Amino acid sequence: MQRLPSDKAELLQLRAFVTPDLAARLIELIEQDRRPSTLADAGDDRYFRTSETCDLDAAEPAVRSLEEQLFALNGIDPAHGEPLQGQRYDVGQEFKPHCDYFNPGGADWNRYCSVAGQRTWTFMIYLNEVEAGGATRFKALGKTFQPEVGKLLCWNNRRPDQRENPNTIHHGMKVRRGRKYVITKWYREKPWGW
Ligand SMILES: O=C(O)CCC(=O)C(=O)O
Ligand SMILES: [Fe+2]
Repeated sequence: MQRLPSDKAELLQLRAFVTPDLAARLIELIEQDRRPSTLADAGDDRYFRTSETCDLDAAEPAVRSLEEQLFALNGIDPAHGEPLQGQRYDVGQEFKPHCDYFNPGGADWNRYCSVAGQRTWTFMIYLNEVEAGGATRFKALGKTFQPEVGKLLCWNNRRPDQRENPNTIHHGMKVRRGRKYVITKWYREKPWGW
């Protein structure tokens, strides 16, 4: 894996983590089951995350394969993982700058973190190439990642002292042409309980 040379955040990428065949199958599953995205702590901004979301069925063979690959790579206890989520962005859709961790003391803190605790690592996989736009920008890190079939991006949402790391704030930028599909896996401090 390639690690971003920065002491501001722990972030790594791995190209071709997922084969084009598996990526294509995962796109099919997202297409079958998408719904408008909802968001914790979103306030009134309906445009904050304008993509469509899909909770992937853990029993699907493609979803199982991906889970196995993730575990082989990161060794994180699968019990700490949230269910895999698929995301589809059409032209003009985006996910505005945000952090993946929950704001301690925020309105949704109790609801989302009382059992499983805070989010720790994010693993995100791009499933396709986007004709224009759709990159993921980490402003504080001065880095923008382009979608590429099967490319994995992962980062630790915490600092070495275990507190939340605001340098991980990122922006799923607007798709300008084409469509964008990604899969996200979030891990928690404690077992997720499902
Ligand atoms: O689509 C992207 O580039 C970012 C997605 C994201 O940040 C998320 O799902 O939390
Ligand atoms: Fe995110």
